[in-house]
Amino acid sequence: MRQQIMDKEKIASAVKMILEAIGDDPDRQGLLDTPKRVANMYEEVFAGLSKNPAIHCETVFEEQHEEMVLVKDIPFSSMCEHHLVPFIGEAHVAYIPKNGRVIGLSKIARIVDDISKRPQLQERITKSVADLLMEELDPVGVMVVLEAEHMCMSIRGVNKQGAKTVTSAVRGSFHSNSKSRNEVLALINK
Ligand SMILES: Nc1nc2c(ncn2[C@@H]2O[C@H](COP(=O)(O)OP(=O)(O)OP(=O)(O)O)[C@@H](O)[C@H]2O)c(=O)[nH]1
Ligand SMILES: [Zn+2]
Repeated sequence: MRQQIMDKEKIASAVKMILEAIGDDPDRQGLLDTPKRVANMYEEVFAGLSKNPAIHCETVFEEQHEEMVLVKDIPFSSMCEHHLVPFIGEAHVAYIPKNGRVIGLSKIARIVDDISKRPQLQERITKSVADLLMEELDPVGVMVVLEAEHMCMSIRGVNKQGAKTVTSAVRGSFHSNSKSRNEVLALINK
C-alpha cells in the first residue's frame, strides 16, 4: 500500500503561486493564511491517499445471515480528478454475506470515505467499493449505487446546477439475478 506523507508546505506555496497567477495579491490581509488553510483542507479531503480501506474488513462477525444487508443514504464527498472541485452525494451499498462473513455496518461507510477522499471519478469509487467487498468478504453478491452532484458541472463549464449522476457496480448474484437488483433499487428509493 502507498504510504505517503502530504507535503503541506509545497501545497501552500503552490496555492500562493495560484493566487498570484489569478492576479490577486497573496500578501493582502484576507489571503495571508489562505495557502496554509488550503493545505490543511487538502490534507483532509485527500486523506484517503494514505489509507488502506481493506483494514475495515479485518473484523468479521461470524453471523449466519445469508440475506441482503443494505446500508443506504451514506453521505460522501470527493474531489473530481479533472478539476479538483468537489462532487457530493450519497452512496448505497448492499451485499449478501456468505459463510457468516459479516462486517460492522460503520465499516461500510468508512470504506466509502477512504476511497472517496482522493482525486477521483465517481465510476472508480463505485467500482472500487464493490471490488473491495468482493475480494475481502467473498460474499454472494455486492451492489453499489452512488448518486452525486459534480461542482465542475454546477458552478462552471456546462453550468447545470442540480444535475445528478448515478453510477452502479453490480457483482455476483446481483449481476445474475435481476429480482435482487430490483429489490435493492426499491429499498434505496423507499
Ligand atoms: N466520467 C466522469 N466524468 C467526470 C467526473 N467528474 C468530472 N467529469 C467530467 O470530466 C470531463 C472533463 O472534460 P474535459 O473536456 O477534459 O474538460 P473541460 O474542458 O473542463 O470540460 P467541461 O466540464 O465540459 O467544460 C467533463 O465532462 C466533466 O463533467 C466523473 O466522476 N466521471
Ligand atoms: Zn470535474
